[in-house]
Amino acid sequence: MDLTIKPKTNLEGTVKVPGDKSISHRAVMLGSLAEGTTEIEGFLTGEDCLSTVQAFQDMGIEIEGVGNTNMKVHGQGLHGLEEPDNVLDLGNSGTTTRLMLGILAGQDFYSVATGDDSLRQRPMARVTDPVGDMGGKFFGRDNANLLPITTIGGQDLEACTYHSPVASAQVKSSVLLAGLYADGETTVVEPAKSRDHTERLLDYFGADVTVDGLTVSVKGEPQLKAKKVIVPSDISSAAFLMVAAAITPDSELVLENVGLNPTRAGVIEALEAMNVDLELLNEREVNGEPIADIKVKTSQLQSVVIEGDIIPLLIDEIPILAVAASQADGKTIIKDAEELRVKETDRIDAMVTELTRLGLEVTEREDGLEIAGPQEIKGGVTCSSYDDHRVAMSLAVAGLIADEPVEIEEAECINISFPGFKELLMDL
Ligand SMILES: O=C(O)C1=C[C@@H](OP(=O)(O)O)[C@@H](O)[C@H](O)C1
Ligand SMILES: C=C(OP(=O)(O)O)C(=O)O
Repeated sequence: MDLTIKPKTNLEGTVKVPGDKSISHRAVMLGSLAEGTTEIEGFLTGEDCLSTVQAFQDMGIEIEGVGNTNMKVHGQGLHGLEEPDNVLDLGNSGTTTRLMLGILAGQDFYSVATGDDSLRQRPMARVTDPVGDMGGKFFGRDNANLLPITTIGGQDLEACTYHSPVASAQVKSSVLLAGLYADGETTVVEPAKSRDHTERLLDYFGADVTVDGLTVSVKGEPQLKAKKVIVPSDISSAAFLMVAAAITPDSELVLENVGLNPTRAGVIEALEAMNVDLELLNEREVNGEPIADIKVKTSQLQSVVIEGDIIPLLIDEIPILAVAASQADGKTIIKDAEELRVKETDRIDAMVTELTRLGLEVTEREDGLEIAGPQEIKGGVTCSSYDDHRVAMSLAVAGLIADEPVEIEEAECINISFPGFKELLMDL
């Protein structure tokens, strides 16, 4: 499906973007490994989270309400999963795969996981190496780096202390989830803080978790108890609308109920540094996660340097921040973001290529990009989404202020994380 975006002004309204992808995945995973029925409210029905749901159904977990935002997961306890009778297809979802490999290592059965063309090219050794060192047994192409990956269960896992070379919540979570099946306490030390939903939810479900700065530990063999999980709106999805409101003339949007976990909220800090007129309203807390409504108005943007420890706190928002940067006064530099090269596509290459196609001057860096603004977006071209949801939505937002309509190819990938994006954008 191609998506055509026509220039727009005056974006106005109060909207609620879909549920948080990271929390939705983890709610199904921990709900499945807990004893009892976990109710989930506000679940993201995007394709990535449905891949997680399908995988747990394939391992014998009964889940009610699939396809709806309210679901019930009938957990079978830490050792209650069953051997899947076919290959687990994890679609496009890196999070599902990496977290799942940690869980699968601790099972007593055989499994094979695979995914789509993009996922089969993404590096998995970052989890199969450390979980392999704990005793997990994996086989796959390139030394268990590339899907399909077979996990031979029935191994005794040993607790470990793992110093991760990369600030990745997926790596941290995979090792911690394998640690649930190990004797003793498993510890992960990160080079910089990454999103902490796994540790928060593990604690909420009753595991013995300790966090000390960049060090997180969990004790093996906990008794996880079913809980009700209320999922806030996804700040990563909200970011597209925040930037849309900031760069289109005469706009004012209120985004309701957005998760503002400090390990996710780097985009707020970055947009504030860019002089975006942004207000947090009605700040509150829901199951241990801070949330608020966010009001954003058309703004005179200023350039910014985004680097260092903030990068993991806004990693998925960098494509849309690049669009914002094109309208900011001065030169914006985004660096230390080489992780973007191993996402659904190489997001540095994709954004530089497509923003250039739209008529902008952008300089590619090995670890990011530089863009001097404000620049006119000419549009009148067809862009590739690279089948990457965040690239597609970033280009759509750029199209709102282009001189001529912008066409985006293969825009159906937006359903990975933000079902209803197109309709929402059209209705504003
Ligand atoms: O743990 C998670 O839910 C996620 C972690 C991040 O990936 P990395 O752990 O690879 O940085 C992020 O990019 C992804 O969208 C979701
Ligand atoms: C990188 C992303 O997800 P995943 O790694 O789960 O595929 C994303 O949603 O931007």
